[in-house]
Amino acid sequence: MKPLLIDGDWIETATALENINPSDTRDVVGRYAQAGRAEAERAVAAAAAAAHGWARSGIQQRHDILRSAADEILARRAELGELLSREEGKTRAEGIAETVRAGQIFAFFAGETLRLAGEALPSVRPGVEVEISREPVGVVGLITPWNFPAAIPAWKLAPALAHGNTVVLKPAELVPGCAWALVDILHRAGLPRGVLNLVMGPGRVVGQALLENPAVDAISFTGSVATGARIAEACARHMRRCQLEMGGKNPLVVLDDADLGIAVDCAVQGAFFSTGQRCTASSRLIVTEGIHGRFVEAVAERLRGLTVGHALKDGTDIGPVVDERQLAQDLDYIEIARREGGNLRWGGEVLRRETPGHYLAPALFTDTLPAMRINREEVFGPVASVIRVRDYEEALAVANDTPFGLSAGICTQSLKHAHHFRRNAEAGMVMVNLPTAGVDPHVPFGGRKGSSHGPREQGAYAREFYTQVKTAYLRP
Ligand SMILES: NC(=O)C1=CN([C@@H]2O[C@H](COP(=O)(O)OP(=O)(O)OC[C@H]3O[C@@H](n4cnc5c(N)ncnc54)[C@H](OP(=O)(O)O)[C@@H]3O)[C@@H](O)[C@H]2O)C=CC1
Ligand SMILES: O=C(O)CCC(=O)C(=O)O
Repeated sequence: MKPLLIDGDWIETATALENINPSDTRDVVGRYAQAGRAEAERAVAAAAAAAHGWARSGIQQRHDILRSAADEILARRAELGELLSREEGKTRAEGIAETVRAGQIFAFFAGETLRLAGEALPSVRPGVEVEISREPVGVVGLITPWNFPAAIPAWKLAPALAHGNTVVLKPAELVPGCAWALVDILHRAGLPRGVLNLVMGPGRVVGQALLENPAVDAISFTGSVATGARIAEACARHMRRCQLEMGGKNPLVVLDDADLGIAVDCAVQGAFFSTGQRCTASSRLIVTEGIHGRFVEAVAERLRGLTVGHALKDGTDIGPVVDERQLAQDLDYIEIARREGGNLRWGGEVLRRETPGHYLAPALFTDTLPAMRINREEVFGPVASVIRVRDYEEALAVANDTPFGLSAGICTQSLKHAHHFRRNAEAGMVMVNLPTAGVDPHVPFGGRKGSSHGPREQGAYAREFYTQVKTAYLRP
């Protein structure tokens, strides 16, 4: 059994959860200890006891630990990438790429420990000096989802530790493997006792225990809107800071003057790769009349050539859906879209392969309208819908007509339209001639409207969440 980590000790529990491979449900990736409320509370107490010491730790020590973690993750990319693909269902190439991204994130935040600067300002009062500095927030609870089992824990853990916070990590039940591996690496890299604690277990028990514990000073969460709302309420009750990354219904606008090859690449990669299980997925393809027919034909042609199959098999382009529950949700939305009058142009059926897994042919709907549920609610699977529009102005209006605002893309050769879209898309991230999904590790990540709440994640901007500002007035 892979144990919990509490106060520097590996702890086994009476029960363990089996981590099942979605490409082959007979394959048990591992057995992982299951925390209950008591273990979650012990983990918070350990993090609280370690907070003072870690806040005052040297920046060279923090740098060296994070750098050593980065080096080990990058050196083990093939093995950890395979683990990721086995537990989540991304293809081997996607699993390795995500592992590399996790390594790069630790390397970036190793550097951040050495770059954290304050400010010295003159005061309006003669003889007085002002200093602005940043201090850690304290105990941070990290609650992570299943769709990026390495990168999302990495982009929360690395800044939390770099900025001197102690951590209780609760990974998604479906994917404990990568989180466990990251924690093991960080622990062996030399983190003092209690600085990092890992509690695997059900969200409604372990996650809930973190929400209710007043010793938790901040919570960073990625996942569904429903759970995000619950976390925001709990944090407000405790006057605690929170950072929420939730869903998306990301538009990709394709204008008449787009390069058709680039537009098709962006649509197929953005909507269907990683099995469409990305909050940045291009689930709404908003296409102007002059290119609509050619675009739909070319996307369907590309989908016809893609192989859906076992994540670790050579030649697989799209792995399985993560589990039975998510598959049922995808199929429900396919049925809803049909009933609403959408035309299923390609895919949408459950596929049988040589191993028992959750395989779904990527689904492309055409003739959909902005008000349909398929265009308003997040499916979180390999399902995209095309909305036909007259011109750029209508495309922009439709793109912004959503309760979400994470990522928005446009394919065009017009500098004027690209520039206007960049300014007017109501989204936290804008992509021009690029897929809406797939971001760099060193720049801010996050959205607007119902997609995100609180300060940005990643890059130097992560300090806004993981530090608190102190203004000191000095009369020497
Ligand atoms: N924006 C994104 O990146 C993601 C969006 N989603 C969306 O959410 C849908 C459902 O996925 P699901 O995994 O259930 O998402 P959840 O929001 O339920 O899960 C995300 C994380 O929150 C935890 N959690 C669940 N309930 C609570 C609670 N009461 N208190 C504290 N933590 C809790 C989960 O734990 P546990 O796993 O143990 O339940 C998991 O670690 C998907 O179909 C998709 O639409 C999902 C994942 C990522
Ligand atoms: O598109 C990406 O690279 C990141 C997506 C993401 O963070 C998510 O789906 O939760």
